[in-house]
Amino acid sequence: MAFPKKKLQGLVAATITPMTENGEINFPVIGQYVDYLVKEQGVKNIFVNGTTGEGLSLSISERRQVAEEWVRQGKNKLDQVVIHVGALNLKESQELAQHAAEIGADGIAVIAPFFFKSQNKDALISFLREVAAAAPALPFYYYHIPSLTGVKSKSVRAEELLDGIQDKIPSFQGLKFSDTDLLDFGQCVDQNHQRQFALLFGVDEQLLSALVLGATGAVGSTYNYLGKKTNQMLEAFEQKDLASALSYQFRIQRFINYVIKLGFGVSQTKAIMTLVSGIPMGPPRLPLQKATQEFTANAEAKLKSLNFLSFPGLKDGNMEACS
Ligand SMILES: CC(=O)N[C@H](C=O)[C@@H](O)[C@H](O)[C@H](O)CO
Ligand SMILES: CC(=O)C(=O)O
Repeated sequence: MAFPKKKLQGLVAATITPMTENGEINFPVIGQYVDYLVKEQGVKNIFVNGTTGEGLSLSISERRQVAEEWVRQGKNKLDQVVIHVGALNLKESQELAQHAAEIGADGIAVIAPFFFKSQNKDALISFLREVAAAAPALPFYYYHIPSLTGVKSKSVRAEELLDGIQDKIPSFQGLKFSDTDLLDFGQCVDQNHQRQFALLFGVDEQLLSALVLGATGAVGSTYNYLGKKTNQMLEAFEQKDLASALSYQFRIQRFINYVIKLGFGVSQTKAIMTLVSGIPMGPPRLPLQKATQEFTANAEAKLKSLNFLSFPGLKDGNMEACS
């Protein structure tokens, strides 16, 4: 099957779903959010309704509306909008896949179902194939995140799943790999001879290692607010300036390592993004709980000490305008 679309590459922000204090989706800020990603972070691809977007905590109707709004607001501004349509049941996943096609999304991604879990790759591929078939013209990405789905990376290795996958899923276009098993990831790259697939890495604090192995891009939560810094790392890497790339990666690691120790997840991502972008992301939805004020204060201090908090409208290195 021919896919005229250009390959998904570079940074992809896993979007947050902004919410009001009452826990409803805050649709009106999505337009601003798109502008922020493009102008302030240099990020032009998004991954909607995934982990960071609390996709699995939204109703099907909300997921449809959120997808529609990102596609609408991203028109002529974003390069690609990928919608995560994974669900615990095939029917809902297919409905969301078909909907993504109808609204003109650029791709769909699916996680492994995680209540009844697939015991081997063939069961998983059969599920993925049925979802993909509901939107056969849309590029399809498998979203590998064993730490959250509980589908053990030992029973379903991405590298094995990839082998001959296009025979089974003709619209298969790549992988979002959110795991620290770099042997598995490396072997995905190794067999991608024709470079036909987008192999997107999803552990932001280890991105440089994945680039060395041949990642073609990255999807992550931190690209919402560290997109610009991470793009600098990508540029240094492309220019084969490994020393600078490493220094960017270490600075990013210092921040992520710090917040991981404090307890880091989607709630904390919402708090950090609110702080850095000035756009209110609101609280997460239950069962997640809002980040504490103490967390936010500590994260802010760390961002400042690493010089990661620039004020909107002020360019890096133009801080004298503040005084
Ligand atoms: C588990 C999870 O949410 N992973 C995200 C993407 O897959 C990452 O972007 C992490 O948030 C990031 O690497 C920080 O650990
Ligand atoms: C990080 C990511 O890709 C997600 O939130 O789904």
